[in-house]
Amino acid sequence: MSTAPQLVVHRDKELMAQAAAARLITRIVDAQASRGSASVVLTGGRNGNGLLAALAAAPARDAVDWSRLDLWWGDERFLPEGDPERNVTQAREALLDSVPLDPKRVHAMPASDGPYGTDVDAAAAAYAEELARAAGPENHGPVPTFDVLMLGVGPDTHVASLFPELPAVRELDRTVVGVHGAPKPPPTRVTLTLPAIRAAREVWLLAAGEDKAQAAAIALSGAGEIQAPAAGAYGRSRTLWLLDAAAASQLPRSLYPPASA
Ligand SMILES: O=C(O)[C@H](O)[C@@H](O)[C@H](O)[C@H](O)COP(=O)(O)O
Repeated sequence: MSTAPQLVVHRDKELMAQAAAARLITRIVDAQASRGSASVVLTGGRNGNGLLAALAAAPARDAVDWSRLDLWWGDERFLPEGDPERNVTQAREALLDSVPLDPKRVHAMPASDGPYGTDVDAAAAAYAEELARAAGPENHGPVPTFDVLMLGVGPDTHVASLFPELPAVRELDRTVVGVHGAPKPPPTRVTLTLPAIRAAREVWLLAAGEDKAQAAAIALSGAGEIQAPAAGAYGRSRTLWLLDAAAASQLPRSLYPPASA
């Protein structure tokens, strides 16, 4: 069942990153207090990395027990290990290298020079198996119930590597697929599918800048998920759009500012 999106609009992207980092710390600490550990799905892009950098700079980061945190990725550019364009490389630089994570709990997506070589479909299947192994009986299917899953939003409304009209966004059975011919380079990628995204308790969509205004307006105005993948990204208990004022500038007035304002 889809949860109606809630919108939080910040003055600018720096404030958005800081507020989202504070929100993420709270969610992780709360999940660790109630369930013993937390699981978070990271996203690439400027906003995802900006949030990680803000988290690295936040004094409250020490409230997190980093050894009891599972990190997963929503998508990955299928490139060699250590490539600066890989989402995991950028996340390591922004935050992961500076906190005491348990390496066994850092679930990077396979690289193109890893055990599956250049077979992106085999790499995707292996990541699906890794997710299935991590899912327990209390979960709702072959993926863990992630506490927070974050997604950047592209100007074309793509999320993860689910691009409008491409086969990956139509996938309803598998939880992870290989992407061939993505319109944004590199063309070969690994991505969670919409059913895997929708297993998360909370899905947060991050959008900042004028070039995201149209995408946000389309996705939040009832568009279909095949044409506007961001419209199909929602969480089991919460769907949160975190925007800056520029990205919110084309939203219908019924959504923002709120009708009661
Ligand atoms: O895999 C990629 O090519 C990007 O990471 C991409 O999916 C990104 O997440 C969005 O386009 C949002 O980007 P920004 O956060 O940079 O606006």
